[in-house]
Amino acid sequence: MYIGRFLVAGKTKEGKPFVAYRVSSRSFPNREARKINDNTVAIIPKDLNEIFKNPYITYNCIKVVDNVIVASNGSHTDFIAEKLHFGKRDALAYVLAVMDYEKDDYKTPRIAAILDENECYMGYVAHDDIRVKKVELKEGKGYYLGVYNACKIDENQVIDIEGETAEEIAEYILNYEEFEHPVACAVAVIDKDGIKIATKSR
Ligand SMILES: NC(=O)c1ncn([C@@H]2O[C@H](COP(=O)(O)O)[C@@H](O)[C@H]2O)c1NC=O
Repeated sequence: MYIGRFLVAGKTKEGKPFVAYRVSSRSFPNREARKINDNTVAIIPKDLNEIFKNPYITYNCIKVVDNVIVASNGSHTDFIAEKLHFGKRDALAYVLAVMDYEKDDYKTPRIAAILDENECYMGYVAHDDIRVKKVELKEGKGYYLGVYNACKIDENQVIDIEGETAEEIAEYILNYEEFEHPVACAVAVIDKDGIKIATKSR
């Protein structure tokens, strides 16, 4: 099944909250997830000329602000991170409503998640729908939210989670076979001594 880009918000079996973002792509597979600094991961084409072909393929996908993680499939990551003082629900609702779905041939939805050690919200804006929801994370499980055929937040979109470190989770999600065309994955996990980030690319 092809679900395009997707987020997974969950907990490891030992109870560490995490969010993962995976780029799956038919059209722009030559990209990588690159750690820019301790707080930011970007999705970048390997050939920088590709940046000019499509406005939606280059962006920060993870941003950490103090003890809060923001993850998304586009440039809205930065705007949500700037609006965290609104609260998680309203930062998602405001930015998703203002930025709207992507104006490409597929009307690609914008998806996003905000996570800290206490709570997690997920949200999306599609051409025919908009939603923000608090999700209760469970040990060893992750909610996935994808742009195509999986743009929902509910108990039917839950996968088992393997791995305890950011590296292990990134490896697991990147190689998650059911979801086709893997390209790159970025993970932020809340460990006892802080937030850890890892990236894996094909
Ligand atoms: N975020 C991304 O990395 C990203 N990659 C591709 N898109 C958009 O989705 C369209 C379809 O891409 P694909 O065929 O790779 O699923 C692209 O033309 C582009 O407008 C993206 N936009 C949203 O997911």
